Amino acid sequence: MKVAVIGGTGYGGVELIRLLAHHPHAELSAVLSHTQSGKDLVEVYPHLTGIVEQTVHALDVEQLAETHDLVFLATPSGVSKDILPQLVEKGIRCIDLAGDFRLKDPQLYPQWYHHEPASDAYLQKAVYGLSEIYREEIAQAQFIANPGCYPTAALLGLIPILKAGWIDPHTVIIDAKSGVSGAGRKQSLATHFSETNENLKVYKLGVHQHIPEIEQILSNVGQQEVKITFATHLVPMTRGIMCTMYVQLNEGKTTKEIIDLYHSFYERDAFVRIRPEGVWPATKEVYGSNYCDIGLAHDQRTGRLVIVSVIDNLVKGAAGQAIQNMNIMNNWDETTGLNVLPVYP
Ligand SMILES: NC(=O)C1=CN([C@@H]2O[C@H](COP(=O)(O)OP(=O)(O)OC[C@H]3O[C@@H](n4cnc5c(N)ncnc54)[C@H](OP(=O)(O)O)[C@@H]3O)[C@@H](O)[C@H]2O)C=CC1
Ligand SMILES: CC(=O)N[C@@H](CCC(=O)OP(=O)(O)O)C(=O)O
Repeated sequence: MKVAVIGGTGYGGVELIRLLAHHPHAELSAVLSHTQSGKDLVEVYPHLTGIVEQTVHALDVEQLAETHDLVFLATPSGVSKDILPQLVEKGIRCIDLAGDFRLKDPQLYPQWYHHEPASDAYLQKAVYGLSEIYREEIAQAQFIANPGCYPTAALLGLIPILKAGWIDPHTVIIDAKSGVSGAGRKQSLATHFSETNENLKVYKLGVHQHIPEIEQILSNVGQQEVKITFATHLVPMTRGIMCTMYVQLNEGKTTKEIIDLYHSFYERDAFVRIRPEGVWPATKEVYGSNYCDIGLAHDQRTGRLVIVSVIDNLVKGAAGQAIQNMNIMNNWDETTGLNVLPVYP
């Protein structure tokens, strides 16, 4: 199957290119960008020398649609909302790594993303690509809104206990931390070396664009309106997200019962690993891989459950989950091309 990556010169795009190189059924046949057309991809990314030989092209929707079966869009927020519908109308399946189609309510876009929404018909038609939770819908989808990096870690950690009805859904606090690659390759003051090195910063507190995304899915799963407290931090490391989450338990479950619940919830899911009691996951334990690792403990003194969920933001939080969704859409084994061990140390 021929696939293309729009935004292939960015971090999400180059991670797609890395994973596609291991994929037996998908062939990368075009890489597109905004400002770098005409260059060889190896000029932009010399580590691909002798492995991926591609010239970077500018977007030509007609040509792309004629020669490709599926297109990944790894473009900044607000770009895919205009491009994806043109491709879908030509019968091309698409997977969008940006947030342009994740929210169902168009009115949320000006407030949280500071741009106009995609057309309402497309917002309603989009399938949210949280692979483990929406597998059946993904299998039938024409296009996928791939989840945000923080929402992937937070939702996989929260959904089993919320669905079981064991927590008070009005008490969710998500303390989230990300490596700097989460902000993409483009230069910015916030991600400048001397601003991030030996520093720990809170950012977008109360205004982060992933708040409505997480609330939309939790409300849907919990069948009542859920509001969260969400605090994002930038950590001086390249890859990785950790969400440490606190929720009030409404039943006296032990840590063992909660861990058993998570094991049975994710028993068919190759990419979600639950730590035993007393063991907590670390970002390095999923580095470069598509795993989401989760640790749990009931703090008996306060009645609160602590959930720790880690992912690699560029893999399970972006390109890896996008490939997982491509596999589901094509009825291929979900792990195809994703059987890479975490890089450790
Ligand atoms: N980084 C991460 O961990 C995650 C990112 N995402 C989302 O994925 C998307 C890509 O992020 P990321 O890779 O980090 O971003 P980068 O800034 O690293 O890359 C953006 C890419 O988009 C291209 N681009 C920019 N504008 C246009 C345009 N108008 N038309 C076509 N291509 C364009 C850029 O091309 P050029 O090089 O020419 O400028 C570049 O290839 C974003 O929406 C982001 O929110 C989602 C989950 C995690
Ligand atoms: C560290 C860092 O800056 N991370 C980004 C992640 C953005 C992202 O990938 O989200 P969307 O796809 O929803 O735009 C942020 O917090 O905004």
